[in-house]
Amino acid sequence: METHIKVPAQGEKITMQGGKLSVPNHPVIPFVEGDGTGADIWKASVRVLDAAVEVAYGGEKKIEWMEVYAGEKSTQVYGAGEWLPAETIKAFDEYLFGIKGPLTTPVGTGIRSINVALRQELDLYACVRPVQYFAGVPSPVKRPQDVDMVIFRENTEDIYAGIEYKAGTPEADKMRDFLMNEMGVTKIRFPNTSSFGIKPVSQEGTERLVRAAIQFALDNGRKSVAIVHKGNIMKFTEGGFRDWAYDLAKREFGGVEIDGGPWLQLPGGIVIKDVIADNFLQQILLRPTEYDVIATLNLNGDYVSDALAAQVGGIGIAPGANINYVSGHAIFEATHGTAPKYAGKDVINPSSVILSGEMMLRYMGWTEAADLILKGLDQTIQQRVVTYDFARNMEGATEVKTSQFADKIIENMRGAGA
Ligand SMILES: NC(=O)C1=CN([C@@H]2O[C@H](COP(=O)(O)OP(=O)(O)OC[C@H]3O[C@@H](n4cnc5c(N)ncnc54)[C@H](OP(=O)(O)O)[C@@H]3O)[C@@H](O)[C@H]2O)C=CC1
Ligand SMILES: O=C(O)CCC(=O)C(=O)O
Ligand SMILES: [Mg+2]
Repeated sequence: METHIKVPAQGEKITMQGGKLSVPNHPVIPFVEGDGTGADIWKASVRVLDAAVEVAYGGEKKIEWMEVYAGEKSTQVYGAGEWLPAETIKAFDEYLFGIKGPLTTPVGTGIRSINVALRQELDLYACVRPVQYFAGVPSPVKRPQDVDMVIFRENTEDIYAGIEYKAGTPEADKMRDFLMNEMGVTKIRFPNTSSFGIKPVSQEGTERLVRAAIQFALDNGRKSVAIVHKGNIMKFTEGGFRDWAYDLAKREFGGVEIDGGPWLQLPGGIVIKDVIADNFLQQILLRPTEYDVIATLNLNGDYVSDALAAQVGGIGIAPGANINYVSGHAIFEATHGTAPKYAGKDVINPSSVILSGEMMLRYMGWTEAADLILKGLDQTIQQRVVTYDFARNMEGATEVKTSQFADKIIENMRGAGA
């Protein structure tokens, strides 16, 4: 395959050495612009990230960006059908880190998700999505400031494994016959018109995700880790997730049962608890202070991320990271999708990608630059200079374009950093 990636003339790779990240002063970091609104958001976000690094380190540190391709832009650059070129995966693999915009996935037909494929190819098993409130952001709840949670969503298993058979195909017929004839299944209500999906959930997959969530809680002085599952119905997959999580917390973190269990307390005081997913969705609205770090399966995590984001103002301000804590690989990306109706209009809120960049800088140890971004964003919102999504519910707002919002954050950072 022809190479389309231009490696920057300067810069070095981020590496993992002895289990620790080694970040040079001029790291090369691959990025994917993304489909739909991705280009508008990336153009604004990269300026904010670069300005934060420049203000924080006065030129001593600088990110050397390297564009790699996936999604629609990839099919334009590499040719039809090339949605996720091998050299893109290789670049993310070699350079360890990456940041990406959203990529389109058609519903019910066509290609499978490129976002999910990247997570699986690089084994980025933890999807980490912090949900925090920025003062002044319009919210549908009375006390959005009570929401301060970090979601750890299992990122490689569950029904996202993509093992599905469409009704009416020979594969679905074979699956149906296997289930009915060899497994003695009698409960398929309409066997001849059913599609089938398989939900693999493993002990290893559960343990590495829950380990990351508990370690995060310990490292960041959090109060509890809630295991969110639907184990009353899906006993061996979601119920297995819960049981393996509790077992791990006892075995590796010294968890002791509270009042005969199943809740546990770790030596430092962190509580490990579990909650059934539907109840969790009402509790985060009614009693958000009861929840802190969340460990959950892939599909639950997808739903919960958007629901919680809404409580603090919407997915326009919901960042995320896909991480393999063992290999060091990490791809940072917003929680939201391509929002295609706003593509090319320079109106969308870039905060989710900016905050994903903030997570990346913090993970790199560039905390001064990360802090500047938080300050700049916070100030901009306090000044009520916001994009359409916040402006529509904010009194006295000045509605600005994506690019102008980035300008204002940079202006505030430069003031804050001077
Ligand atoms: N990781 C990824 O790359 C993801 C990709 N996708 C893909 O994106 C495509 C579109 O998905 P869809 O379900 O419509 O969800 P989207 O997240 O793209 O958009 C849904 C709605 O959320 C609001 N929204 C989204 N992003 C922003 C933003 N940056 N600022 C302000 N508001 C925002 C808009 O609301 P309003 O209309 O009220 O203004 C928008 O119409 C699909 O192909 C899907 O598969 C989805 C999620 C993640
Ligand atoms: O891959 C996609 O298109 C959607 C993914 C998604 O919704 C998510 O990761 O939150
Ligand atoms: Mg989602």
